[in-house]
Amino acid sequence: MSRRIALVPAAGHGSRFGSATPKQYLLLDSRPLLAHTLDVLCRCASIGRVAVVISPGDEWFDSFDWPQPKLEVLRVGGPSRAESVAGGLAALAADADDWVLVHDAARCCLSPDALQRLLDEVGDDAIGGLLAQPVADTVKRASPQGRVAATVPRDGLWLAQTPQMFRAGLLAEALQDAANPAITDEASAIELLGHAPRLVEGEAQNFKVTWPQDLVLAAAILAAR
Ligand SMILES: Nc1ccn([C@@H]2O[C@H](COP(=O)(O)OP(=O)(O)OP(=O)(O)O)[C@@H](O)[C@H]2O)c(=O)n1
Ligand SMILES: C[C@](O)(CO)[C@H](O)COP(=O)(O)O
Repeated sequence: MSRRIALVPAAGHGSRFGSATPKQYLLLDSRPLLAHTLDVLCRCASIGRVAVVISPGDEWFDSFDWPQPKLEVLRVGGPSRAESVAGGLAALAADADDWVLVHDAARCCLSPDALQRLLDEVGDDAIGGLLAQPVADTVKRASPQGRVAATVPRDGLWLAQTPQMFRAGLLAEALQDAANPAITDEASAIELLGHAPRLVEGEAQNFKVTWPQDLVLAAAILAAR
């Protein structure tokens, strides 16, 4: 029987965030941001394993307590997100038909409801799928001069979130060339194989902490739960 495994890439440097400590280790309510991300995955009864990918040179992880019982630590992070995911996937030694849910460490406000919606709607889909949100605003393409070059029709445009869930065998095949810069999420790797992942409605609160101001919003969301 196929299992569900969560894989959390957490080997980034947070260059846009700009802090000396990588953003996944910044404190939110006295705990590292990453701990909040792992909570929702570890508490999901139908996810059997939760593995976090950190950089081989990570100097922060061991300075915190990680009480989550399902947690495995894979020190195989790579130079890009896709390479970290590919390294983690190889280290998991999952069966080819196991489901792997890849979830950004930096998306610490994923709700149990959105996670369950993904699991339910992807179900036994032949390809797999991802949380995403339809674009709500008018979209502009910028010129190099910082002026509007065009208004882009937003029909059919969605913003990809995570988790993104695919069978381990298909995902490993898709990530064989993980260094390809066109692979910015798991779905894009699957698309390069010619498949069409399923879009499942995500939620605004499942944003990726990217800039310093995002931390304030994440703290407010987590405090309200
Ligand atoms: N080499 C990398 C790069 C990113 N990530 C992870 O991928 C997720 C999404 O990436 P992003 O938010 O872009 O994080 P960073 O790469 O850390 O940020 P930045 O692009 O601003 O440097 C994060 O949880 C990050 O830790 C990773 O595991 N390995
Ligand atoms: C995978 C992702 O979260 C989808 O929105 C996102 O692409 C990761 O961030 P990055 O800046 O592209 O690494």
